[in-house]
Amino acid sequence: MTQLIETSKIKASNSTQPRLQCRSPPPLLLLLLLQSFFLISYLYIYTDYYVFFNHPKMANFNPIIPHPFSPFFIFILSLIFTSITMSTPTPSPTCSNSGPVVRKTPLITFLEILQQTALNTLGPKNFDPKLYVDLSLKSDLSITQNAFDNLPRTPNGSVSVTDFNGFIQSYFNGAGEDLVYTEPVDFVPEPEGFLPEVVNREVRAWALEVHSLWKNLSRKVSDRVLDRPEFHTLLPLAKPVMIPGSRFREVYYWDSYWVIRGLLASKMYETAKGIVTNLISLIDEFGHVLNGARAYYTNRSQPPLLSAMVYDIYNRTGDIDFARKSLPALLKEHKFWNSEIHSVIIHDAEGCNRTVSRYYAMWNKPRPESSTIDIETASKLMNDSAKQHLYRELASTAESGWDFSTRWMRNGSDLTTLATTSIIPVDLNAFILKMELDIAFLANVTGDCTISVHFQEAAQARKQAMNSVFWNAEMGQWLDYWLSNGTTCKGHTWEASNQNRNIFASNFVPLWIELFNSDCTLVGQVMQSLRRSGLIRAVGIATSLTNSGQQWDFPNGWAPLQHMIVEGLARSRSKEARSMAEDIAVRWIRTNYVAYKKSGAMHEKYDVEKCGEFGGGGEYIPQTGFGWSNGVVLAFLEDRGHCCEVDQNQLCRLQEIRCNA
Ligand SMILES: OC[C@H]1O[C@H](O[C@H]2O[C@H](CO)[C@@H](O)[C@H](O)[C@H]2O)[C@H](O)[C@@H](O)[C@@H]1O
Repeated sequence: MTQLIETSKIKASNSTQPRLQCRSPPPLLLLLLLQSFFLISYLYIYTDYYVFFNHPKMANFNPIIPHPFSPFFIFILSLIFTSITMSTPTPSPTCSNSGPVVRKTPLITFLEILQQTALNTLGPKNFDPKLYVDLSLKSDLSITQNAFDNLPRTPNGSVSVTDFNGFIQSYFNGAGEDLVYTEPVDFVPEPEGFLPEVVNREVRAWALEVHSLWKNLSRKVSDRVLDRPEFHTLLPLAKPVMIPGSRFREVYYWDSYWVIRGLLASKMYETAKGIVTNLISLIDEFGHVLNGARAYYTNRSQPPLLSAMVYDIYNRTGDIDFARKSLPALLKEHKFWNSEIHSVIIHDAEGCNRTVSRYYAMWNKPRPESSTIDIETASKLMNDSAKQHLYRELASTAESGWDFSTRWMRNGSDLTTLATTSIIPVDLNAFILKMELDIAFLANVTGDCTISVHFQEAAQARKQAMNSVFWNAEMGQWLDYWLSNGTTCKGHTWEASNQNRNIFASNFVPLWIELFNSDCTLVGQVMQSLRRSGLIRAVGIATSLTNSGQQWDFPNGWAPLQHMIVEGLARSRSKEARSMAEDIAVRWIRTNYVAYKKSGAMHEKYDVEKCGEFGGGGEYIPQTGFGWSNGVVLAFLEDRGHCCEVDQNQLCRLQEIRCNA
């Protein structure tokens, strides 16, 4: 018997959606009425036809065969109708294909025009559209616009390179100039207790170099932004930030988790807490953590890992005040990810309604930082509504952090077939499950028992949802779930064929969550599946098996994906899983090291087929710096030293780091 279980009867109820775990049974009276109606219809029609049977013309009429007037057929129809009525899930509140769109500032609108003019004037070679939306004004927008309108133009409207460059020089400060270098308050060249397991001199020297990169990436928002916020797309933040590096001149949401993991290894607790304080201030102002701290990123978030940041910092520092202060923001963020646009109800195979979340940007225009690219992509589409739909898909994919990948495309070679808002992603739901567990834990340690119990229940419900919507026992993986074509405005009834059986690293991300990695049998299954998946390559885990030219596909490997899978395996009690974790971590460290020695830099992504090579593809050139890569190397080295197990010859495995593993 299905039941309505509402878990929202406690104090924190206004911070979360009520969770309907199982479908509500239709009122008994209504069912009885329906059945009686069909029974009476059946008897009436049957009796009526019985008269006809005696008629010579009706001699061949069979009441059983599916003739449209057959009484048996009508009775079967009545059963089908009744069962459909019973099984239709509560319509999902996420019923809008259009959805919200946040306001764009006049500065962004102008900078997008500037970006297009720059492309027309300077040409596509080495062109990075983001540069133009990162410029800041020297004087009022109206003055700047006026000067722009008065630039000499040829009959076809183009501006000369000299005039364009002169205009940029006169009216703008350079991209990134509104963030100033600042030495982190807690940086010391070799912190006490730094990576105690790393004893090999060569590896240790490199780890200290990676540690010193925090100084290169540390920034503080210039006072100029506070004085004239309308001159900048950069958003003011109170505390210093760590940027990913290169074109990513501002703080990014999910990158910050691995930056923080590295900072904890570097013993830079104040800097780590400051990053969280900044992200919380974004929740206070916008209701969610932005993709990045820019006015053009307000329309979306990124994979939600704020609770994981708070949890790890609290566990390392024991700062209960920090945990207590963070909690209200986490509750607000949980609400955002369970809001109308992000939340979807799936009616599963056991007759239960499962509430899950998806990515959904509040935007239906070109992404300002890639406006020229998005306009070009959308030019293949015929009408405005199709274009708006594509723009929302592009921005929603950016919200996923996996921009771009065949994971979100109906046709892997055509970006216009992006369908991110119709996909329920495994990793997003794993992150929200972690958020629920973290909130339950933090509420418990800060003494709010009611919230803690509520979120334990929420976590249990999400775990069940993950099992029934995503888990595929035959494959030993969690698979993204595609909402059927054209059903995004109705409830969704789960169908096995809607699980995406293509292999992505994200299919293994739930392993990172304790609720899963503590289950030895499950870990065994997932580990076998990972081993057979084809994802584990010479120097790390590939993002997918498809070489599409998109950056979140083969042969690229990304630091966050290595880290979550390695940490999940390493935390399990299975010796085999731990040794697999060790093996992958060593491969990853090796390629990071060799690439660093070759190029003098840490990279945003790596080619997992070739040791010492960075990755490519996508819409911008490969970037260096790089926040999350540094963080993951330091976290790997901190966790168990990885590379420093001494072998028979008393030599560290990475003493001579080569690529011939
Ligand atoms: O400018 C294009 C896109 O750039 C960002 O995405 C990529 O870099 C981020 C920073 O390292 C990273 O968080 C993300 O996973 C990468 O795909 C940005 O986040 C996108 O919104 C933006 O459109």
